[in-house]
Amino acid sequence: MNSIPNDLAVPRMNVPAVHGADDDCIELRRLHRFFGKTKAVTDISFTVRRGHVFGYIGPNGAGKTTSMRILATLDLPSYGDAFVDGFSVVNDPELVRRRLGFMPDSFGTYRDVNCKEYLDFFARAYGLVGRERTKRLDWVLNFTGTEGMAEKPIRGLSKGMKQRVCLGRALIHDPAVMILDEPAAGLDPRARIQLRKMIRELADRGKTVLISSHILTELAEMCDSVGIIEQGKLLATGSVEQIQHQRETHRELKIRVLQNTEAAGESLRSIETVSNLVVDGELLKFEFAGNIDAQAGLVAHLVNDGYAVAEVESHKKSLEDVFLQVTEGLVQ
Ligand SMILES: Nc1ncnc2c1ncn2[C@@H]1O[C@H](COP(=O)(O)OP(=O)(O)OP(=O)(O)O)[C@@H](O)[C@H]1O
Repeated sequence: MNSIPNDLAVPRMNVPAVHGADDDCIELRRLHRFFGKTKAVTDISFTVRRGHVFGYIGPNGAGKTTSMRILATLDLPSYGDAFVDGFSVVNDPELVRRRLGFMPDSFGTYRDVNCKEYLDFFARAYGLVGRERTKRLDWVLNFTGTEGMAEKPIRGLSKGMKQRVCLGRALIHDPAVMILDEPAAGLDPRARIQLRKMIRELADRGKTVLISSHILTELAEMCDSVGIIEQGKLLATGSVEQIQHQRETHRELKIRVLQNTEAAGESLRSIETVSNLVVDGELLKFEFAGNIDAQAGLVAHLVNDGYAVAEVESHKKSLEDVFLQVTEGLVQ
């Protein structure tokens, strides 16, 4: 499992902590992973608090799977370290594995195995025995809503059901931390909602969840915080609101001025935060690089100069626009 990459370029040990609080359950500390000349992950650091859901968001090839595989002890960093419940993936991979459930982005093929046999296999692999194993299996089948499928062969299940069984496999040893690599990919809207509910419930039960996706809006509702990654670099972290607020400095404004609209436009053109202004009948349309207080100041400026401001329409950026603004769509 934990094969050491043969292209480790720089030492990994004893990386000084850059964050760290007692209730941080996942920490990436200056994580790097290079594949030859490809810098899949470059100097990524963040922490996830116990019981929180962290959304790891980025376009294809951003480095999400690479970092998640390192957390799951399936790969090693070229430099830096990652910690699960305080244990290093480099120095204590066995202890990390006991505390972590990993749901990969592909299920694999299992011929002639039914759901219960599949989950039972992993329960045994984690050393669960006797009544403890039976109880855990029943709990997982119940939680993931797969009891009705228990005796059915996995290969005949729908994508949604396979994802549930895969989540069950990651949960079978009752780990503190769940790493879910694009679990919603290929699911229909109903299955996505059900998956979202399950993940939220896991966090409410105290599990810490790191979940990846290409799409910010898909995760926004269920995540306590998110990290946006592109070309191996972490571009932004924080709550969705914080990231949205930080990036919301550009808004599109439309102001209706009843008379002397051209002159009002001229007066706005001299303001540094106003750009691309056009006059369209009574409407002034422009981009404004300022927050809501600055917007109020702009309107007051027009009114003080004697212009009859009748309407103000402001278009904030949608989450999707914010995401597109943060990432440039660079794929490596
Ligand atoms: N084993 C490997 N050998 C060589 N290059 C690799 C390997 N694994 C990943 N890469 C490269 O590292 C970069 C990051 O890939 P990664 O799979 O981590 O991205 P991702 O964000 O998970 O993308 P996706 O959303 O498409 O799954 C890509 O350029 C990829 O081609």
